[in-house]
Amino acid sequence: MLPVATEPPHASLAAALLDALGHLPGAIVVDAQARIRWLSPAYAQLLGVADPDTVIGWPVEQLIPHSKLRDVAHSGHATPLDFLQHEGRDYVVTRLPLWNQDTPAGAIGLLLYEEWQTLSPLVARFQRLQRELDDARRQLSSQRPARYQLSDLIGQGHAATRLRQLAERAAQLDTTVLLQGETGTGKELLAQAIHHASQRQHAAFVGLNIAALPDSLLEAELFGAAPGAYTGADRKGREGKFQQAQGGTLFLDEIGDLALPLQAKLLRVLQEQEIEPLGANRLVKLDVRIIAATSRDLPAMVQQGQFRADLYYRLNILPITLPPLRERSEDIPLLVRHLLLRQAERTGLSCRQLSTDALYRLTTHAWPGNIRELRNVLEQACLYQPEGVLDARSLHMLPNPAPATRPCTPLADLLAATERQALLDALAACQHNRSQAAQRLGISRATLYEKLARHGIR
Ligand SMILES: Nc1ncnc2c1ncn2[C@@H]1O[C@H](COP(=O)(O)OP(=O)(O)OP(=O)(O)O)[C@@H](O)[C@H]1O
Repeated sequence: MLPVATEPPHASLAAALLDALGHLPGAIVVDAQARIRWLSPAYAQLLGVADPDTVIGWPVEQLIPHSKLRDVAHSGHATPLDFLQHEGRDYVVTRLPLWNQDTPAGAIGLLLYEEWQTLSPLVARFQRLQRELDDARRQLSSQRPARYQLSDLIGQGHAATRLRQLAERAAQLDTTVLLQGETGTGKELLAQAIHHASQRQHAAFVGLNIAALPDSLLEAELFGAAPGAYTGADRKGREGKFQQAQGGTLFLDEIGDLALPLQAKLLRVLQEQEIEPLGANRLVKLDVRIIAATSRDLPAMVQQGQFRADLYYRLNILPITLPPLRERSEDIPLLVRHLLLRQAERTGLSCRQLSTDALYRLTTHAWPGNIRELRNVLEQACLYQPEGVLDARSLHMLPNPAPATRPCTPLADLLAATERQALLDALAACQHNRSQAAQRLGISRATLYEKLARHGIR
């Protein structure tokens, strides 16, 4: 007689499968967002977790900081064979994606062997390669040159000239700099250029994008960790970004995204000029110049209690604000030329030309993504129109300018009205100081007087 099924077959199969996986040295299941959905008791024990249920729902990196399951869950690509080092022991692991019809729905990680001696030639080779990679990484980070120099800061307008002056000053002063500006305005470029022009130019420029890392990993990434300092820590410990930047410059991008507890720790480090790597019980003296950057409104965040006022003042020693591209549209023709030249160098093709109507279209767009968006638009335009002069049709990705609802105004009148408004704005901004207004407009005092007279402005 056939046994009577008390549960649907897939449920009993799943239970049997989990039971079988429980006999491996370790097994873990994560969902599409890489949150832990199941952890075998053996793996929990190995990771020092008393009750596997307590970690359900955690992002996997919170328990296993270097886990690659998130990549597998996102990409749907398996890693059939890999090695994992954990607290001085080596394991052979397999990572498989889980699918829901055609969509990656999670991943399963299996620790297959702890007794890997049968694989020892393979493991020895892996360990040697791993050592070589670690050494190469360390060398690279201490030698990494800043890619950009002050001469890469393109622009002749008032804002660009002022920016270059401030950057030169920052390079001479060796003090903490805070760069503020919308995304894509060139904060990282400016940070590298300052480093390159400073007395630290021969030491490392190390960058860290705070927004790109979960809080659980940031502390070790910034300050380093002693061997075995936390679950999953590298056997040899980890050198933090501060130590990698010794003698050089540390660029902390998106500083506004730093969680409050880490803000306190960063403030201490900046004040004391020394760090204590996680679990190390020893202090390391620092000689690092900090350049921080943010696209967020830090003073507002301070007011709302989201950013520590003391850290803000500690960082805001030499503030530099990068203007959005729409406020420096006079630089667009030069920037376009520069970006097309760079692109030609990269592709090995000849430099593309732009028609006047295309240039007009570029100077009237609002550029929420600033210079990065301009670079991407030019790249797309070249792909769309692979030959000849790029015209306005190649810029089809830009939203159409608002349709003209008013009757067409003669161009001369439009230009005169714009000029008149610019004169009034400049005078108002400079409390009617004509020398300053002329400087702001990038014209001589004599030209300003002549224009004021022409427009009947007294
Ligand atoms: N003045 C400039 N001259 C030439 N290229 C520039 C200039 N400013 C920015 N760029 C280019 O624009 C792109 C974006 O610059 P960058 O990454 O420095 O901006 P960012 O403000 O740091 O952006 P995010 O806030 O998103 O990190 C880069 O390709 C950079 O080379």
